[in-house]
Amino acid sequence: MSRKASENVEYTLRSLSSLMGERRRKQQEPDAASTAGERSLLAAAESSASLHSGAGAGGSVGDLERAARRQFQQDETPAFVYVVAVFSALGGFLFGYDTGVVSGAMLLLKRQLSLDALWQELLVSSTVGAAAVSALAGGVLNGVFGRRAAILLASALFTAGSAVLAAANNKETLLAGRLVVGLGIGIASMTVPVYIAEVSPPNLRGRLVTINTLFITGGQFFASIVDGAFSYLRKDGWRYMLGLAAIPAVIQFFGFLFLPESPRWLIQKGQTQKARRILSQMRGNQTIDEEYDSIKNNIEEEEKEVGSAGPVICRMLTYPPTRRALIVGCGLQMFQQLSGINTIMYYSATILQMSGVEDDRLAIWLASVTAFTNFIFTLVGVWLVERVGRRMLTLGSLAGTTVALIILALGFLLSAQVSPLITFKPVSPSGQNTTCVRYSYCNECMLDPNCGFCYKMNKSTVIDSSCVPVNKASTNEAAWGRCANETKFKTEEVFWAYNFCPTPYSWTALLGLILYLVFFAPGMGPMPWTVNSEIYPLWARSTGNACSSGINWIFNVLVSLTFLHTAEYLTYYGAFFLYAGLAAVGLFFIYGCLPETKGKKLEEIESLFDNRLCTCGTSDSDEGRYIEYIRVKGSNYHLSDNDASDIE
Ligand SMILES: O[C@H]1[C@H](O)[C@@H](O)[C@H](O)[C@@H](O)[C@H]1O
Repeated sequence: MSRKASENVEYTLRSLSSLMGERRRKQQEPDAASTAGERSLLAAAESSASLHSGAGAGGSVGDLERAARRQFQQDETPAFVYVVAVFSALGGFLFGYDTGVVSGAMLLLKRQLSLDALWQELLVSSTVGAAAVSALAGGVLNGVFGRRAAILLASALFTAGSAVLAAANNKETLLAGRLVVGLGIGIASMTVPVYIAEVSPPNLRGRLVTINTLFITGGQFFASIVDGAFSYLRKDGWRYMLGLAAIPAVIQFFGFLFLPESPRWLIQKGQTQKARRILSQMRGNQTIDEEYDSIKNNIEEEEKEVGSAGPVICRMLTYPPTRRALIVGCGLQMFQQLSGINTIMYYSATILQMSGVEDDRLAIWLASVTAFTNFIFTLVGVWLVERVGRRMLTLGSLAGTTVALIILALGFLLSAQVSPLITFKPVSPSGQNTTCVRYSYCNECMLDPNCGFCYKMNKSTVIDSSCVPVNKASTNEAAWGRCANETKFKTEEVFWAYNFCPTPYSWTALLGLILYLVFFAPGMGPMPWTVNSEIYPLWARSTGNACSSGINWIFNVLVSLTFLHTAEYLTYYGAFFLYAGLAAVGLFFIYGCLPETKGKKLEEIESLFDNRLCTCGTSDSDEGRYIEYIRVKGSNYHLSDNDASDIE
C-alpha cells in the first residue's frame, strides 16, 4: 500500500477509534435519545445482516459490513446538492448549445451576409479557439476568485455574447459575439466539473459530474432542434438560434447569486466557518466532521510536502503524483478528441445523405437524431458510472468506439470501391477551366470541395453522371448545368451529391455511425471530464483542470480543422482508419494508466498516483473496492476491512 494510502487508513483508524472511545463514554451517559438512535442504527444494520445472510444476530463481520453499507446508502442526500449540480450543469448545456447551434445558423448566415469560406471557418473556429484560451486561463481565475465567481463570470459572458450575436448587423460583430461566447464556454468547461465534484458526496460524485456531460449533449441536441425549427425562417432565423442561449445563461447567473462557494475552496482560503456551514447544508443528516478534518489535514499535509512557492504548474510538474495525474488527465482529454467525436457529429448529415437522404432539410432533422443518440447514451453513462466504475466504463467505451470507427471506415472503403464512373463531361458555359472535369470517379470528385456530382438514376444504377463546380453561395446546387437549380431537380430527374457519393454500402457507414455514438457517449464522452474533476489534490485542482480542458479544446480545433485535408490526402476511409488507430493507442494508454476513482474521497485519490505511471493495469490498486461511510452516533466512519471489527 502506498505511503499516502496507509496514512489515510491510519487517519481513518485514529478518528474511528477516538470516536469509538467517545461512543463508549457516551453510552454511560444518560443521553437516552442519542443512544437509542445509535442502537437502532446498529440494530437495523444487524437485523438487516441477519435477514440477508440468514446468519442471525451473530452474523459475520462481512455481513455486518454489507448491512452497514446498505444502511449508509439509505442515508438521504439533501435535494440541495442536486439543485446545485443542475444549476452548475447549465454551464454544460450552454457549452453544448453554443458549439452545436452554429452549423444550422451558418446555413442561413452565409446567404444573408454573403460569407465566404474563410469567414464561415472563422465564425465556427473562433469560439473553440477562445474556449481553449479561457480554459487555460480559467485555472488562475478559479484558484484566486473561487469556483462560484468563475461560474458567474461564464454565465455573464454567455449572456453578453448571445445578446451581441442576436443583434449583430455585420460579420465583424458576429465574430466578436462568437469570441465572447467562446470565452464563457472555456471557463464553464473547466470550472463546472470541479465545482460539482467538490460539493458532491463521494458515492454520488461520478454520477453528478457526469450529469454535466449529459447537459452538454442535451445542449447539442436542443441546438439541433432549434436549428431545424428556425431553418424555415430564412431571414433572421439565425438571430433566434444564436440569441436563445441567453435564457439559460441568465437563469444560471441569477441562480448562482444565491448558491454557495465550494467548501473545499473556502477551507483552502482559510474561511473555515463558512465552509463548515456550507458543508453541513450539502450533507443534510450526515455529520461533516470527518470530511471537514480530512480536507483540512490534506491541505496542511500537501503544503508541507509540496510547499507553496512558485507557480502551481511548476509544482505539479516536479511533484511525481500530480505530474502523473496531469499526464493521465490530459491524455484522456486528448484521446477523447482524437477519436473524432466532433467530426462524426459534424459529418453525420453527410453520412446520412450517403444513405440516400436527398433532402437537405431532412438531413438537418436527421442530424438531430444523431445528437439525440449521443444524449440518450450519455444518460446510460450517468447510470453506469457508479456501478461499473470510471475505468471499466472508459475502457469498454473506447474499445467499442474503435470497432465502430473500423466499421465506419469499411463503409467508406466499400463505397469508394464501387464509386460510380463519370460518364458525361459537360463544357463550362463561360469556357473557364475547372478542376472538376479532370475526375473519372465520383469519390475523387466528392473529395474536391469545389466540385459536386450530378447524376440520373436508372432503377438502381447511376447514369449520365458528371462532376461540376459547386455554387459557392449554396452547396445545395451546382454553379451551372443540369444541377444548377435546386427547384428543377425533380422535374429534370437529376440528383445532386455534394460531399458524398450514391452507394449501396451506405448502411455499413450508417451502422458504424450508430455504433460509434452508442459506445462513445456513455464513456469516452463524459469520463475525461469526470476523471479530471477528481484526480488532482485541492492545491492543483484548478490548474490541472485548466490544462486538461485546454488540451481538449486544442485537439478539438486541430481535429476539426484538419479533417477535410486529412480526407483529401487519405480519403474518407483513410481518415476514419486513422482515428481508429489513434483510438486503439488510447486504449493501451487507458488500460495502463487510468486508476479507478469510484467511491473514493477526493482526498484519497492522490495516493493512486504514488506508483510509477502506467502500472494501473497490473498494480494491486484498490480497484473494485468500494469505500463507503457508515454513520455511527452521528459521525461519518470510513469502513474498511480493518475497522469493521471495531463495530460491535
Ligand atoms: O464530452 C463532450 C461530448 O462528448 C460532446 O458531444 C463533444 O462535442 C465534446 O467535444 C466533448 O468534450
